[in-house]
Amino acid sequence: MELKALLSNLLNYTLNKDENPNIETIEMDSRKPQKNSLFVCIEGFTMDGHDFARQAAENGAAAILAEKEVDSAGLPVIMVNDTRRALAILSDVFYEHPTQSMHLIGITGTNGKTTTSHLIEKILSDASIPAGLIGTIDMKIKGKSYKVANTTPESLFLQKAFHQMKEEGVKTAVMEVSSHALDQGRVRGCDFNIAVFTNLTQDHLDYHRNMEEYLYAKSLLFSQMGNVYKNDEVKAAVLNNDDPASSAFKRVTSSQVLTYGIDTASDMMAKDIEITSRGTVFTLIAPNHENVKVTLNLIGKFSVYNALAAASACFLSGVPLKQIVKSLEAVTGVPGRFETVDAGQDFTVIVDYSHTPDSLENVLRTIKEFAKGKVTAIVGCGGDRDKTKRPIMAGIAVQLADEAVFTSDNPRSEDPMSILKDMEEGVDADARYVTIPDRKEAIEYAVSKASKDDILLIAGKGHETYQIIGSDVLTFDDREVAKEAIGGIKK
Ligand SMILES: CC(=O)N[C@H]1[C@@H](OP(=O)(O)OP(=O)(O)OC[C@H]2O[C@@H](n3ccc(=O)[nH]c3=O)[C@H](O)[C@@H]2O)O[C@H](CO)[C@@H](O)[C@@H]1O[C@H](C)C(=O)N[C@@H](C)C(=O)N[C@H](CCC(=O)O)C(=O)O
Ligand SMILES: Nc1ncnc2c1ncn2[C@@H]1O[C@H](COP(=O)(O)OP(=O)(O)OP(=O)(O)O)[C@@H](O)[C@H]1O
Ligand SMILES: N[C@H](CCC[C@H](N)C(=O)O)C(=O)O
Ligand SMILES: [Mg+2]
Repeated sequence: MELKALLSNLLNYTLNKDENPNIETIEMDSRKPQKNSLFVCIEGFTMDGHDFARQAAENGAAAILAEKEVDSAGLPVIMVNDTRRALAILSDVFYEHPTQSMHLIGITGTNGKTTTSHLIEKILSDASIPAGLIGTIDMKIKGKSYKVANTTPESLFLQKAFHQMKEEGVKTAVMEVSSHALDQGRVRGCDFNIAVFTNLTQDHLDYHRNMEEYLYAKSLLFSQMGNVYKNDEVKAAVLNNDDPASSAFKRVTSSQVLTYGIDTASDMMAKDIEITSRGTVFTLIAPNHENVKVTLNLIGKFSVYNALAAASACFLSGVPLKQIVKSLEAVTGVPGRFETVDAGQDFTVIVDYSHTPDSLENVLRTIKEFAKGKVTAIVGCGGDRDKTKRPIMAGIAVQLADEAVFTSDNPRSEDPMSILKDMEEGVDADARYVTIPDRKEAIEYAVSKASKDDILLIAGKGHETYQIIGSDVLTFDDREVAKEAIGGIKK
């Protein structure tokens, strides 16, 4: 595509040379091959892409897009006010506006995005609507998995991914939309049909200054939905009526609203909920007042919320209610979400991605509802992340479990002992907990102390197959470590 054609949708820019090179790719990382690329300089949180313009030029870039002066080694420079915003606009143009002709479902909220997106993907594909998926665990196109660096990737990656989906014949996509992505404008240019809200509780207060700003970031998904109709399909915000944040989203969206809930009268509701150790049973009441009994293999009240959110999005996507229920009932689990580890032991081991106060509390309360033996919670908190959740999570673990084992999650650049100290601030010195900084040793300890019918919750890392200590990314999988530890005690 010629540079000037690529820039045609940008309102205000200056081009310092009357040149019009052919642009074959857009890049935002100077370390990637740049042959005939437009290199977009992004001022990041740790580096400034403007410092790498020369490197990009030396690697074959054909033009540079910047918001401040750069050393472009003589290449044409396009100057804009905001390169991140321009990147979203240009990526959408370059990849031929892929989401305008797609059915796009976005999910935001503190907890439940990955689970809900997997439920939606399952319902849609069972209904012969092949759906692409983008989220924390991976990106999936026609069943093939691709690695993603972020839960919600940068606009360039996203538009390219949607373009690839379309090339492969996938016209429906479901994606998690993180608050970081909304704040950084990664989803600008995405034309959502349906935007789903799960819930809002404390997280990411390292990034957002307070809960109001966190809520504001989340609200951007609903205020960015644009027109009320897209390709004759109605656009809709799917909101959790039991969560007070929904009232703010109702105000900012121009779309129609479909609510779901358990405790508050809503369009899609769950009634007569029974929670057992094997799953959840409830009656689903649809907006058209149709009633269906649902027997989920997923555990806990929070799983009912995720099922309601998924059912609402799929109902609006045209899947008949009975078919939705059949698919929900067939889901056995999502990797690392309340995943049980069975190595033939007589106690239960659950690996779960609870890394926020609310998710830890939900999961522990759910476990307590059916626990026959002692409940042990192995809990850590990530480094370089919201410090204020550390004492709260430790307090929840000590309050709800019979014994807590405090250990390391992903310490990243922080000293593991100082993270553990922050956690210990949340508990009394005489509380029932032990601190074992090495995660493998912590799991081995809990496994060695477990008796028949006890339950061990290994929280925080879920599907992760690594542990980040300093800048090292080491192989580590809670499920494998637990299996080995169980094997060890059986010998
Ligand atoms: C805090 C944050 O959001 N950081 C994101 C940000 O990184 P950054 O600002 O540090 O980037 P940077 O390293 O300073 O680089 C700036 C620019 O210089 C470029 N560069 C850099 C070095 C070089 O040699 N050459 C070069 O061109 C980079 O390619 C980039 O364009 O932009 C990057 C590219 O889009 C993201 O991958 C990165 O996410 C990091 C990995 C991250 O940890 N993000 C977390 C906080 C996050 O976004 N999490 C949410 C999920 C949260 C949840 O759901 O719970 C998510 O959506 O993943
Ligand atoms: N609807 C929910 N409400 C509260 N907690 C939930 C809910 N759904 C899942 N959880 C808990 O939160 C954990 C993370 O769930 P999930 O991965 O689906 O959320 P997420 O929003 O994608 O998280 P992340 O922001 O880290 O990607 C689960 O392991 C479970 O403990
Ligand atoms: N999306 C979350 C994941 C946290 C997972 C936990 N294991 C940690 O490393 O803190 C984050 O980046 O904050
Ligand atoms: Mg997720």
